[in-house]
Amino acid sequence: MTVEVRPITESEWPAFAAVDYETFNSSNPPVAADRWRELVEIDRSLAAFDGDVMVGCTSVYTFSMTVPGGPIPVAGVTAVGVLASHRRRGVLTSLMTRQLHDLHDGGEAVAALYASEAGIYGRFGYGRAADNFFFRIPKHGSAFVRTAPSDPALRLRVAKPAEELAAFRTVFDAVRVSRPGMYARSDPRWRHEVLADDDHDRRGLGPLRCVIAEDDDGPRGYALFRVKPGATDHDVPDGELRLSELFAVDPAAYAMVWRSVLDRDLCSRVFAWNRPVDDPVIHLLAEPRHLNAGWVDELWVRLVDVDRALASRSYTAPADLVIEVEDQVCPWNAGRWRLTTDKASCERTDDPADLTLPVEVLGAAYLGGRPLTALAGAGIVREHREGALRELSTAMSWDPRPWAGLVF
Ligand SMILES: CC(=O)SCCNC(=O)CCNC(=O)[C@H](O)C(C)(C)COP(=O)(O)OP(=O)(O)OC[C@H]1O[C@@H](n2cnc3c(N)ncnc32)[C@H](O)[C@@H]1OP(=O)(O)O
Repeated sequence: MTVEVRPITESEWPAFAAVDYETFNSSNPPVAADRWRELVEIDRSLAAFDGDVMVGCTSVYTFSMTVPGGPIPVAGVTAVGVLASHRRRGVLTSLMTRQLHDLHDGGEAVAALYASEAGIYGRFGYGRAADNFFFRIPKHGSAFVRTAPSDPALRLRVAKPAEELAAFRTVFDAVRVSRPGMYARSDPRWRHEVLADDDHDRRGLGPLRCVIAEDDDGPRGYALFRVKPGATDHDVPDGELRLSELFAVDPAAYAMVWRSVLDRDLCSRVFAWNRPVDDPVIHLLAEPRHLNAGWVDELWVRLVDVDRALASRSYTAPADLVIEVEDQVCPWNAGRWRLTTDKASCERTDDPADLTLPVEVLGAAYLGGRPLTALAGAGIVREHREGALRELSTAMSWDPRPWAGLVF
């Protein structure tokens, strides 16, 4: 089989969307395709062709994503799919290889994605960089600690989400620049991904609702959620609040919005399926054991160009060491690099290596949430100079922990 991989044209958009929907087993109505078209960048979309049949697809969103130190340009890889007729014959490999070469030839130094399955992207040099924390907390276990902050200037407002984009933006944009992994949202992303609310988006739940915490100067926090109404056989209200997102710019607003969510009338529990692992709500709860929490992988990160990427972030502590990088997919990264964190410089060197690691380890550690010491414990990093592992692990760690918060 000979497969050609090339960028698509505007006229090939319907075929591209059809391949994506088929491979994701989606039942997306035409309205969803029209919305998605507003997000997709045709000139950054690749397809694989067997003759004139499109059999695979992928695209890139041009993101400004926060990394340790602030926002940088990041390629948001998305819409990866290969038709069942052509799976496991190397089509994905061709798409990923072409995409990474294109990025190296003039694109972002860093790529990030959400993986449908955790086993797919390690072979292409992506590392598991962020985790998604989820929990289902019963109302009866949700009391706050005595020290929970409050501010008499704050008041809560119930509003219609579709009318509050400006308020959400104010809060979100203040928060996103300090947490690695969070990315700026375009207008279409707000409208079509965050605030979309037709029958298709509700998926059997109630409409999108919101509460906003504000004072005389404006909004300081908000929550977006849906409620799944319910009752027991004895007619005791038993609804579930499903939290879509919750952000606040300060602790008092944060506590107020959470309290409103947890106290929602006629609901007996809250399901938060998409939170950062260091969510401060853990410390607001008097009995955090009631969280019933779990976590799964969230963002996967790939250093397209090791030198540009490592020079684009800040570091927690000084480090000056030589890293030997293994990278079969992007051979321009392979070899030894001297990283000097106080200058944030990364340059080729012939000096002996202090550490040897595969490029996906640097991707996993890039956003600051994956200690290299833990990865070394799993045998993935090799230390040649005593102390080098801890030096790099400390330098690359960052607070707060990484999290993107919105699937792309
Ligand atoms: C960012 C995103 O969009 S994530 C979404 C990914 N897409 C989906 O989940 C949609 C449904 N799945 C698919 O479309 C396809 O099965 C894909 C895209 C996951 C894989 O495409 P294929 O063309 O079959 O992959 P390809 O043949 O290039 O496989 C390359 C290697 O990856 C492995 N691989 C492929 N898919 C998977 C998987 N789901 N889990 C583990 N390994 C996988 C193959 O076994 C192969 O391994 P090898 O090199 O050791 O032989």
